[in-house]
Amino acid sequence: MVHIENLTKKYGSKLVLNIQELNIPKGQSFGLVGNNGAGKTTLFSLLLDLIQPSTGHISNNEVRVDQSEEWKTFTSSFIDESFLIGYLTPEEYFYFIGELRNRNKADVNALLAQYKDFFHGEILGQKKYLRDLSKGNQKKAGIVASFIGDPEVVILDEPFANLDPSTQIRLKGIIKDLAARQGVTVLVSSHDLIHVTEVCERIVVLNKGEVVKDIETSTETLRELEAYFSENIAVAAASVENI
Ligand SMILES: Nc1ncnc2c1ncn2[C@@H]1O[C@H](COP(=O)(O)OP(=O)(O)OP(=O)(O)O)[C@@H](O)[C@H]1O
Repeated sequence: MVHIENLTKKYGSKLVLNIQELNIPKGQSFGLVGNNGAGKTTLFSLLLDLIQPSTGHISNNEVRVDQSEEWKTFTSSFIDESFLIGYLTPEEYFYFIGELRNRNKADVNALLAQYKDFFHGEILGQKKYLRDLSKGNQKKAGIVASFIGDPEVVILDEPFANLDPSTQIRLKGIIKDLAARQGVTVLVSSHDLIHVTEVCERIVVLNKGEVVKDIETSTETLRELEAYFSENIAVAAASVENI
């Protein structure tokens, strides 16, 4: 579904992303982890054509994302609150996204009804603008908005951050269901190794812009990731001592 080839991104002389090749098949729940600055958001921003690659390209369902707008009909995303429109209520925003994706109010209402538990009574009917919702509730609205229009690819940047534990648990179920039962390709970045190993069938670790691990999730994965990140701390501490 998603094909990445010879992809690099430089800011000035600093190389922040360097991926030779990466393929994400249709219906895969794909987790991206890495420390701060590893390049996760950069990769998602390139996937969404929000920034231009320095070299290489990304194809989404055979469509070069930097050459055509076609991928936008089957791809959606929530990266951060800049995706929201602060002066709209959640309902107004959902219907607006529905119009963009050729879904009428009834279609949108039917979808929203499926997320009643996830909203936990804090999103719909509140007569509040999106800008006045808490960070977590803004995130809930943005995530559900990304499901409008039956997208084939959903990209979520740190979806678990700022959510309360009950909502995190609900979200894990939602993401698993999207990939396993509905065949949606779901790309998720997270700093939470437990959530990402529970939800994703494949996990890629980025370090300084490079893929350093590409793991099919198993019962050993959480331990493997924890060992990797602990080792990273030891290496960083040793290099500080040597200065
Ligand atoms: N507009 C920019 N100009 C210069 N450098 C940038 C710019 N955007 C990102 N970077 C750099 O690119 C690198 C990768 O950043 P990115 O935001 O992709 O990391 P990340 O893995 O998402 O980090 P985090 O976990 O902190 O969100 C960082 O070193 C960051 O400082």
